[in-house]
Amino acid sequence: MADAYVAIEGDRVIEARARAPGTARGELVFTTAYTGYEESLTDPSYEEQVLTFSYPLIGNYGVREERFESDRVHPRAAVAREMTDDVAEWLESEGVPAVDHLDTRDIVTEIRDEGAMKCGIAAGPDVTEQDALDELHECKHMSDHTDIGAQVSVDEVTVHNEGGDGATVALVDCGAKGSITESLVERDAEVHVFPYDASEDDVAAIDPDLLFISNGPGDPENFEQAGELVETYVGDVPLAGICLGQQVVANALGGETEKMEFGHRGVNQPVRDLRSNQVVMTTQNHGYTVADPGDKLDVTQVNVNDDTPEGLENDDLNIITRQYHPEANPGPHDSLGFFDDVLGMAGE
Ligand SMILES: NC(=O)CC[C@H](N)C(=O)O
Repeated sequence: MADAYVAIEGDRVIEARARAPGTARGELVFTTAYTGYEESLTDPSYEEQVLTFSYPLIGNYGVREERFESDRVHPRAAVAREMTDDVAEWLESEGVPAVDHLDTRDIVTEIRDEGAMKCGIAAGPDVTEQDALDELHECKHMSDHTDIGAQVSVDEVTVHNEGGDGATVALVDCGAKGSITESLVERDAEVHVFPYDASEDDVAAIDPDLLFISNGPGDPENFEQAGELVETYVGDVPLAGICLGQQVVANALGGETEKMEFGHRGVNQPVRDLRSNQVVMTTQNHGYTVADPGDKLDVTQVNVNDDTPEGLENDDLNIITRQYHPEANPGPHDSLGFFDDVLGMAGE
């Protein structure tokens, strides 16, 4: 007998098995990644989402803290065909509901046909279908989480590799994955991680060689202050961005973003560089995209599957952004050179 329920738009309820108890709601999305569940479940970009794994077995190599991208689990709930005890116990200890023993192919097909959608989850011995439906009916659209940055950002500036020989980087934390800071520190940068709503004065105080806007959850239009920093510094300081960072930079420089049908989430998204014609495999996790880069940014890389912009650049203004995750945690290492390129703009 079912002891868990997933309610999706249209009030359809899918029966499942409870693996970690509780109720939750969020935007239902899927990732096709077959590895990297530790990184995905701790990626702040998944805040306010319910993550479905299309790969059928999740947890087969355990749970190791050194793989975590932040200090907590960010999806509101996790859905898998089969989840190991290691992962279930971890999610339970974090208070994040999890379910398995349901047809995840069905859920993925539904999302592909209808787009990312609201969902409600109820798991545990005492829950009912109605509990899942109640959660669904309380669920907000992603764009209505207008202060989502506050849920994921640092509260105050933290400095990594103080006194490092390399560039001084102002990293605006809109929900940054830890491995972005690590990738910069490995290259000798001194990284100052700023809250998502840092002011121009805060950033000016460190006289940065590079302004870097991180990845993060939700709608990029809800990160206005980061956009203002981009407007302030463009032309004076080199700019870099990853994922939400690319979207924020584009919006600030006269471009536009829009919501995709079901987004790109996985570890084998092919990207073509339009200058070298080289194709690289990338890790991705996004539901918005740059619809119009504006007139300051050139689209230099595109997704091979759907032609959406994967890289924006301006050689004169020293701007490089990527829609995918070059820090590659999890994922193929094809695009790690991004960090050398952006630090190169900063004079390293
Ligand atoms: N990984 C990210 O930075 C995600 C960016 C944005 N929240 C999106 O879904 O498109």
